[in-house]
Amino acid sequence: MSDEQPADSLSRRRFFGGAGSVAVAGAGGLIAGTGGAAVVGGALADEQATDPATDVERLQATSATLSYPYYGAHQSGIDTPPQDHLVFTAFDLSATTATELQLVLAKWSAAMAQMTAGRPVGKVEPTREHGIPVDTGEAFDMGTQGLTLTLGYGPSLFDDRFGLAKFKPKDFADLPAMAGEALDPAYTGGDLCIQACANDPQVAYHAVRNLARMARTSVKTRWTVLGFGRASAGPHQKTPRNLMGFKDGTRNVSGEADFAEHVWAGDEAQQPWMNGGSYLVARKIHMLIETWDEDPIGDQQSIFGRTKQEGAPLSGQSEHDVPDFHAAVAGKPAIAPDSHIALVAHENNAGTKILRRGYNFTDGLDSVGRLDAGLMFISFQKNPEQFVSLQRKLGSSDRLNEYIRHVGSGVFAVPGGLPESGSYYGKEFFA
Ligand SMILES: C=CC1=C(C)c2cc3[nH]c(cc4nc(cc5[nH]c(cc1n2)c(C)c5CCC(=O)O)C(CCC(=O)O)=C4C)c(C)c3C=C
Ligand SMILES: [Fe+2]
Repeated sequence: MSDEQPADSLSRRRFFGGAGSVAVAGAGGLIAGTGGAAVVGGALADEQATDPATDVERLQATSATLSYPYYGAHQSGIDTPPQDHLVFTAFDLSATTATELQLVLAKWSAAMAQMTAGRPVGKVEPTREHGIPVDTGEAFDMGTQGLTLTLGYGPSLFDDRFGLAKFKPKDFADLPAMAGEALDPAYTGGDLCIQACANDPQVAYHAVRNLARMARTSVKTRWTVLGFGRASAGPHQKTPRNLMGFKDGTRNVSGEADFAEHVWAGDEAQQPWMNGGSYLVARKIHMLIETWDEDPIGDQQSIFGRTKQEGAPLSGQSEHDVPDFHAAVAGKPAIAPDSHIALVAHENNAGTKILRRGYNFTDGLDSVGRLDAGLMFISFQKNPEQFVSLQRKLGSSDRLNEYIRHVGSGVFAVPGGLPESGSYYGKEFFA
């Protein structure tokens, strides 16, 4: 990491004219993911290391230099193989003019380019003794760690404050109230959101902290969730487990054709800036873990429609067996029709699919000493209606509802990626 090209020291003209340039850190092996090529330093898999100390050093180096392209047709952090950690933050704008908003988006675009390339957003150690560090410094020397930063706009951004109503995507609105919710306004909504994902939590936290700090006169943090142990799998990734102990992400959207059909927005948004974008739905879902932990295994498995250890559908043997929703055992459906997977499988929903990219979270203990933890559910889809139609079914019929509460919610329009250095998010709003 070097501290050249500080984002904050870019002139106002430079902010509006260019979002800084990215030099992708590291060189070496190339990992092919759905989300384009990731560059890593060192070719760990190719070389045989015998000394454990050397292995640790090599692993650290690999992680430190893993990076994903910042410029491209789509923002990274959507089809990027899920990293290990999440910091999700929704912001409210305290800005009162369109120019202030423009400055925030231009500054953020430049800073996001810097940080995803492993650089600080300004001087960590100013030369003048009374100089205030521009970058807070906690990610200095930590490298890229696969950091992706994904920006979204809430429906409220397009109200009458900034004159952006004509840029609102068709039918973009807050999610409707749905059965089984207990939403807390403290974890709901937001004018903007940033999804920061990285293989090191400090790198993700640093990114959001510095974005918030550089815009502190114009944005206020509304809510934030720290996620760990990704609860979804990308291609070639081992399926992780959620805090209920079940493999999560086994049957997820994958492959370019699926992304094109279900995830990437196109002309239907009737806004050119949404081409190649998507809609992010965030649901902070609290789990009643102590109650779940006392539920017998047979019931747990029947609730999800899958086995706990292997993650196999109850109609099959192995995790990746295709569920057979018509299979019967002793005259009864092998997968209960009100099980979680039966309710939301694309076979039973006119082909509807969503990309799940959630994380486990914990906030410690609640006010009466119970575990305060659950799933920070995040999904991407080309139309929020895909999520709504599935959640309506879950909200009314899912047997899992006895053990979960949706406490937070937000929907955000995620613009397509920036084409090149010189562009910034929202540029088309202010032409
Ligand atoms: C509205 C969308 C969904 C919400 C909300 C949701 C919450 C939720 N899910 C789990 C755990 C599992 N979900 C699984 C599969 C699955 N879930 C959804 C959608 C929502 N889940 C879909 C579309 C699917 C895929 C169904 C299929 O095609 O088979 C699974 C099984 C493994 C897997 O395929 O990922 C688990 C386990 C929890 C704990 C939860 C809320 C806390
Ligand atoms: Fe699910």
